Amino acid sequence: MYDKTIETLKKEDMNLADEIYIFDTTLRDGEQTPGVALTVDEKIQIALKLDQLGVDKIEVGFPAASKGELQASKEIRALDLNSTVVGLARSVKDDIDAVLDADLEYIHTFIGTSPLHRDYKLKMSKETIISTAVEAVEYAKDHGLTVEFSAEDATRTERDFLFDFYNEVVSAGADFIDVPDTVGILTPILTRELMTDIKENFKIPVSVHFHNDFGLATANTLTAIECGANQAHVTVNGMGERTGNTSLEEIVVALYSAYGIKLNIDTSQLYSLSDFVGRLTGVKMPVNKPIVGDNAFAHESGIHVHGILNNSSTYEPISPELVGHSRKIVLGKHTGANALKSKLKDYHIELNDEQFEKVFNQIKALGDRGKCVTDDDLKAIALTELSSARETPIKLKGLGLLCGAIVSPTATVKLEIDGVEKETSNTGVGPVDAALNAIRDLIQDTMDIELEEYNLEAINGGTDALADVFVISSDNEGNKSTGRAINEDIVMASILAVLDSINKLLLIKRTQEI
Ligand SMILES: CC(=O)SCCNC(=O)CCNC(=O)[C@H](O)C(C)(C)COP(=O)(O)OP(=O)(O)OC[C@H]1O[C@@H](n2cnc3c(N)ncnc32)[C@H](O)[C@@H]1OP(=O)(O)O
Repeated sequence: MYDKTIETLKKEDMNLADEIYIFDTTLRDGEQTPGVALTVDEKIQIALKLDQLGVDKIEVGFPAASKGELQASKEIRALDLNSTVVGLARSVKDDIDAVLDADLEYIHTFIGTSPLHRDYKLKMSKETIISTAVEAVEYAKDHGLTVEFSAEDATRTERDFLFDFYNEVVSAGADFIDVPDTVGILTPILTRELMTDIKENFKIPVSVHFHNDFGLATANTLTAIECGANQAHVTVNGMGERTGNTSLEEIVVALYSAYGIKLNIDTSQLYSLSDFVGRLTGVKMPVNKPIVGDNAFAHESGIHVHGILNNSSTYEPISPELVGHSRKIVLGKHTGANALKSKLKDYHIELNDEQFEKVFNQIKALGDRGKCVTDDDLKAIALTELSSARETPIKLKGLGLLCGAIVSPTATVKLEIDGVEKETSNTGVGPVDAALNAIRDLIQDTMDIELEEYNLEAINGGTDALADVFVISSDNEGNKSTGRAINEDIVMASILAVLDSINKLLLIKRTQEI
């Protein structure tokens, strides 16, 4: 074990708060993801799941924004959740009244403090900014609300003014001050400096609300927590304006596994919550999204899979079960024999050494062509290999095709039937049809077959995909049999699948005759 873990460093180097609160704003800032709009019912469903997960606070919306926002806030509040229900408001009386109308007890109110926000957006002097904020806090407090105050764009605000501002809202009664990094410009070292300064100067709980414009929201939030932040604003899947907010799942898991901090969160629900929110909002996570992405616990490289099969910790920092996810072994160009063996074992497919080699080589060859192999592909390839090993009365010995715009598609097929070679040609609407007609001619003395179903699927997509053909054939005595073959050539796959089914029918027929 690496001996300088955060656990051993934290006492001397960190200023961790006794308790760290998770303030989830998926339903407010998360919903501000461009293109996302949730119905009242969807908000309720997500709030219930967040409550089950165990977050401390759920910011359910902006009650003044619309009737639906007010209704959702009201209905979620009426659920009497364990999590505290929070509503957002500008420093405006009507907005605060909307939070009160929703019966909420906790308000998150804000005003821009940076020169950019003061001069270009609000067009207010520093004094007006402070007096507007103070009035809002006093009004909210007079109405019994717990108040969390955000200095919007705090990280681009002059430090002196920021501290004057926080001092005034704290004196007016704010219960929490929030530090938003509104356009995500912080880095860990800047966060450390800012947070240390804030914690030295303010004794009330401090919250951080960080954006992910440079991909640093999680790192910055963790740094703020190391420096004493009492609360982290987060969203499921890191949803939010532009590139999003600090991700709930990343913070919770990092605090647990790297810092040994166990919050009141049931981590085993993280993956299903992420999936649920992804489906309701239509915002799908990239496969490499930490913790909840499809590849978070997926392995392809032979060396990694070999390690994982012996001890999953070799290549996984946490177990997928911790977050309700699952491990996936993916086959492809980088696959090793151990991975393939383990997959085949999972599917109870036993191959001899020669068959194994052939399947292994096919997977590598597919990988070299830029493809990866799904579990279904593997099963099809392995089962085809198995069935091709059976003793077959009819064998394909040759195939010639003539196709084009001005000729009838013609196929010449050579078969060995019970040891005797026969060859014929026939035409059809296309090369597959022509080849199947030729086969029918060649076997007519042996048996009469009908092709009942023909199904062609491309494995892996692309013009160089493997063709996977599945057929059902019947004979004139009512016997039916399936056939399947995989080949790079559609005609070959079709012929081999049909011959597979014919061979099975022939074996059935001969067994019945004994
Ligand atoms: C940090 C954040 O993410 S803030 C939250 C952002 N979320 C949203 O904006 C979603 C919900 N918003 C809305 O539905 C609407 O913007 C509303 C209902 C809030 C306001 O709508 P409108 O009255 O039409 O104003 P509009 O959105 O065009 O402009 C915002 C107004 O609020 C003012 N304002 C912005 N922030 C604040 C604030 N914190 N305190 C007081 N006033 C503010 C602006 O100066 C502007 O005022 P103006 O119209 O007098 O110039």
